[in-house]
Amino acid sequence: MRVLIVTAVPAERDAVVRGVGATAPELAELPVPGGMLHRLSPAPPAGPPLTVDVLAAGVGPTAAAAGTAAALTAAAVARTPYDLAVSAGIGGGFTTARPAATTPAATMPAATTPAAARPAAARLGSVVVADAIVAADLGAETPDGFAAVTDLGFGTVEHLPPAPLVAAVAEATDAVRGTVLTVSTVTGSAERAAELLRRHPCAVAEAMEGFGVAEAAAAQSVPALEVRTVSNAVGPRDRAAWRIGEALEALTGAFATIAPLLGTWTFDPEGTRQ
Ligand SMILES: O=C(O)c1cccc(C(=O)CC[C@H]2O[C@@H](n3cnc4c(=O)[nH]cnc43)[C@H](O)[C@@H]2O)c1
Repeated sequence: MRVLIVTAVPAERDAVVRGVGATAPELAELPVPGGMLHRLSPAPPAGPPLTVDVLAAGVGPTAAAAGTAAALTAAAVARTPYDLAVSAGIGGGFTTARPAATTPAATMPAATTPAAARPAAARLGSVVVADAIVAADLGAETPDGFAAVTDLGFGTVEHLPPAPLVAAVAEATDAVRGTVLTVSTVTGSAERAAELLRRHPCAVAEAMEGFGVAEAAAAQSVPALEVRTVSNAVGPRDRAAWRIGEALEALTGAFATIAPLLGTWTFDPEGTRQ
């Protein structure tokens, strides 16, 4: 089992390496075109050997896609392809409990909307696992509002991680599960946050790299996952309220849990455990 974990910045990479390294020391730093992989080989509880490579590829979807594509291609050419690509890092959380009116069950009276249909709030320090990785601003402004590229007849705006793996990782890390949006501009107002939730009622977090990692992975038929820990609330800009240190610590804790889990996983195209 070979896993590529892509972060934006070195601080996130180091937090992931510390977490994975809870069960294995770092083995090596290996150059790939345009970057440097940090390789670990945690002992899996059972099953085949596990190799985890962690790459800080830069901020934003384009840097993430370029770095992911380079690492995946280098591995494929060396005949040691990856089984899974993971976008990991800190992110903004939709931190307030969701009113029933913004959920998919909005047609139901609020009093009868099942709690299970409402996305849980992704509070500061919490772990988020994406069940959908969505490019939230890939499209066009039209007189009728934003149109996704898919509405214009081309491209892709969503990648779905393997559901059984999402469920297992979310359960193990006690994570909030939902759509994680990829944006090129960090949300800085309540109006923009509300607009994103109107368009993506199941959104639990936003970040800037997940869709880039997933798009590069999909191009090579590699499944993708996104794991975020919440450093700030999506909404009005408030730098004093950021909790980057806590989010990085939570990232380390999440990957200390996730690494042994990945060691027990063998992938088929549906991502089911075999
Ligand atoms: O200057 C600001 O107002 C601001 C607010 C939040 C984050 C930033 C960043 O430049 C960090 C970008 C970096 O971290 C991830 N991240 C963290 N929080 C968010 C967010 O609320 N929305 C989008 N991305 C976020 C992101 O994946 C980048 O790697 C600046």
